[in-house]
Amino acid sequence: MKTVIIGTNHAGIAAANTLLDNYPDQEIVMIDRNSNLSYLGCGTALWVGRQIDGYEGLFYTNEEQFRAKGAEIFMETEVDKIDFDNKTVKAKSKDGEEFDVTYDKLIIASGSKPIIPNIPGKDLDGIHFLKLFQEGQAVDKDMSRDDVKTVAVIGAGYIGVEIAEAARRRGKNVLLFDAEDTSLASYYDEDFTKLMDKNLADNGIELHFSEPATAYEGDANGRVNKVITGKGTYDVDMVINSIGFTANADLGKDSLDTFRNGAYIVDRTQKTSNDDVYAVGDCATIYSNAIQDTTYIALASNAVRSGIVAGHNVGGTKLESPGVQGSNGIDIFGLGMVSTGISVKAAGKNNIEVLYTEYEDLQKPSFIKDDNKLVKIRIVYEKDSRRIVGAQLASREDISANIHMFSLAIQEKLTIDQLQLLDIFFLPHFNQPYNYITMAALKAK
Ligand SMILES: Cc1cc2nc3c(=O)[nH]c(=O)nc-3n(C[C@H](O)[C@H](O)[C@H](O)COP(=O)(O)OP(=O)(O)OC[C@H]3O[C@@H](n4cnc5c(N)ncnc54)[C@H](O)[C@@H]3O)c2cc1C
Ligand SMILES: NC(=O)c1ccc[n+]([C@@H]2O[C@H](COP(=O)([O-])OP(=O)(O)OC[C@H]3O[C@@H](n4cnc5c(N)ncnc54)[C@H](O)[C@@H]3O)[C@@H](O)[C@H]2O)c1
Repeated sequence: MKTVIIGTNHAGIAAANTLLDNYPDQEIVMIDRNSNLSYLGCGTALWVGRQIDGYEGLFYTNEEQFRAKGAEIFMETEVDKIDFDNKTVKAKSKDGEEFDVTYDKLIIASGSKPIIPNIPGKDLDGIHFLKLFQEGQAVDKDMSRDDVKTVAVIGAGYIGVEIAEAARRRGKNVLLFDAEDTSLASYYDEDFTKLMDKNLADNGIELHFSEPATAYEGDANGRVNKVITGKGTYDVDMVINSIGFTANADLGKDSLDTFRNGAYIVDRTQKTSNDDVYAVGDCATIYSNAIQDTTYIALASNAVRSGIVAGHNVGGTKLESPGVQGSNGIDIFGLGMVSTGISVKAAGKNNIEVLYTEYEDLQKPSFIKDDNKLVKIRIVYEKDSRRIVGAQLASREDISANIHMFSLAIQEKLTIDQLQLLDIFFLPHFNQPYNYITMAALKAK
């Protein structure tokens, strides 16, 4: 059996390793247009903000490791067409050599691409995106220029907030713009986003919310020097666009069923509408247990899991994904926030009628004087069924591991009432006897 994998980043790597490690008879061909693989974009802001020594540790594998396992791997090679009828991939190397590769099964792991704001001035120098390692390098280089004093970040989602922090840590004036009236609007409700907005402002970031950029202007050398919005014109020396990702799924758009954003629609085994073609990671849809429907969530964690699922199914072991909750987290200037499932706001957008319960308390009993910070929790549940559909936590303590339990609760359709008397251990070094999870659940109407 010969399997071709297009795209060798997180999803493609997970699929390849699953096949190579478990199904020795498989012939694996991996193709990627990039010169590197396994880059953890999540580390870009840490590196650019000088919170880690450099970028070297942000790669967790390389092409030699796949060759050693027996795969054939072509880097800097672009697939420009797939002939689904003849089960053939048409590729072109960076030297212009064109060649065909046939397959029995195909796994498309072509990922996502940043959404480009289609506004005047978008092609000026000094305007960046942050997806590839090379784009991180370009941002880092530009930020090292002495004449770059003011950085505009367009989009205050996860990438925008993280790179705004990094730019501030590099001593820049930072202007953060978003079309919504808060940061992180798609992940948290207002009570939580307000905490992050204050945190950003307290650390010197100038917030411009409900203020999308409408144009960029440049100097005589064609380098951006102004951001224009409906509310004003701002002098800037550099722009970073981070207004979201969309699926990179052009290769199969005329042959495979696609979602409203173009992602390949897949079933729980990652199979597309073609029996011999699987799609994984950011180029594919995913099943959300919170909304109980197919959706699109671009995360490395989902990419890895979907790659494992596809690998086993292609290898011959039937394995269905349990679906996801879109669990995510962020840590900015010491404020940590984690969420899973849907917020009250997102429930409204999905026409799901919900209630919520919340609680705020110190992590540990008040007699613990050191490292004892406030924790804020909100649990969102469906009004009629009382099924838990989301949770959000914020603290300056590391409370991140709590979110995994809520992820499992959503996956397993537990109700808010089942949480009330859940056995949660107590030790003052860690937590309180009247735990904030228990207290929030007991307060639920
Ligand atoms: C700055 C940043 C920070 C992030 N932080 C986090 C985080 O903290 N946590 C988290 O879970 N997620 C995070 N993400 C999201 C995460 O990186 C993506 O969800 C993940 O990369 C998706 O993996 P993927 O393999 O599906 O796709 P991609 O990483 O997009 O990889 C797709 C691969 O396909 C190749 N390819 C595409 N088209 C072709 C073609 N025609 N021919 C050959 N090769 C092709 C590309 O070169 C690429 O290597 C972050 C992303 C960024 C950019
Ligand atoms: N910590 C993490 O888990 C992490 C970190 C980085 C990226 N990621 C993932 O990578 C993907 C891409 O991240 P992202 O930050 O680009 O997307 P995002 O969806 O997190 O945020 C995009 C932001 O841009 C705003 N926006 C949209 N159009 C706009 C416009 N025209 N003008 C101004 N603002 C506009 C949105 O309101 C939103 O706040 C996401 O799926 C994200 O979850 C995750």
